[in-house]
Amino acid sequence: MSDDLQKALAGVRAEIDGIDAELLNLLNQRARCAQKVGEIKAEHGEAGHIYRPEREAQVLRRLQDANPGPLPNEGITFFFREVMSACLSLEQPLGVAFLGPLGTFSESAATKHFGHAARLLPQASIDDVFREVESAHAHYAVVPVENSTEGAVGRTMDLLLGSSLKICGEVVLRIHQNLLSNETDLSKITKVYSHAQSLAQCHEWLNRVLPNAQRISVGSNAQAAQKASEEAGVAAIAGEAAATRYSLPRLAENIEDEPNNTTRFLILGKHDAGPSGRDKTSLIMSAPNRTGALYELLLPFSHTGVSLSRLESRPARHALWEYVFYVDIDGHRDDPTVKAALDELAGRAAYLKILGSYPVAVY
Ligand SMILES: O=C(O)C(=O)C[C@]1(C(=O)O)C=C[C@@H](O)C=C1
Repeated sequence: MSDDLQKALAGVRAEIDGIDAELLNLLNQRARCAQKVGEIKAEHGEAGHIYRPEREAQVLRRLQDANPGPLPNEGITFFFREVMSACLSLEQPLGVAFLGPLGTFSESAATKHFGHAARLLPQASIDDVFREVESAHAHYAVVPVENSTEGAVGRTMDLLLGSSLKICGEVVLRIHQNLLSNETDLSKITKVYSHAQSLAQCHEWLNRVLPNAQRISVGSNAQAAQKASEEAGVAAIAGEAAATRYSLPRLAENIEDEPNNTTRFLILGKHDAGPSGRDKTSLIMSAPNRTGALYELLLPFSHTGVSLSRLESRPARHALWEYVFYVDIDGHRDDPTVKAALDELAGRAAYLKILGSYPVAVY
């Protein structure tokens, strides 16, 4: 390094050192405030209810609105999520169950939402993820609920119907699929392993690039990556987390057919969330089995001006050709208009279950 360069860098680096020292002080000051918040919650009998998704969403939105740059909002959000994750873990270390093994998109969603201080508890099935929280072995669950290409995740929807858990948050994850293999030449690939949904998301790419490779569906993308790391002539379709976990090179990147491929995950716990200012409410309803019944179930929303952001039907398992409807509406169940819509709906629906109100995902 030339003397000039060294001198020029030394000045700015000294400035950075000073700022880091200030940041360190401020971060620890913030952590002490979070500890105090924890003590106050405990004094008020809320020791088991430390995580507050509505407050976290408000903090992140406020910082995004105030961000003067040059750091992008995405980076600010990532950083402050980690700060809150570390502060929260001083109040109460959180256990978060998700569909394992490590290396799945569910792991990425869990880390994106709860940060790196949370204890990750990978489970063998979505049923087990629900059970871990219901039996209090984990504080929260992260479960996939819909993909922009493949639609609803049926098992999650069915389990929501019978579970006592509440939805307290959502995470939206852009899904980038990669072809991972130790092979360096596409012509050597004879088998492609992945989860059925991921194979479907890359269907056209596989037809075009690897038309003769056998497609084999396995329990998870991470399991597929493990196979690709052990066998010759094998590739896996999986995300970043699996590539890192199994040290697999990417033979092709971003191979999903739909460039906006996105999965929405729900956060489940024993409570839903308080109002954050920008919220959603999810519910399940069923109509009496007669003409015009669904239309009548939708009337309370138009009467009150409450918007529906999602309407999905699933077979009601107890009766042939009867359906339950999964609905997401804008607003919190404590908002007066939402409350009025839900009160009217309760009088019309054959069955109504409020799954919870929670902050709209902060990106
Ligand atoms: O404000 C609170 O209730 C806190 O516990 C503090 C804090 C934070 O670090 O800002 C940490 C965890 C909660 O989920 C929300 C916010």
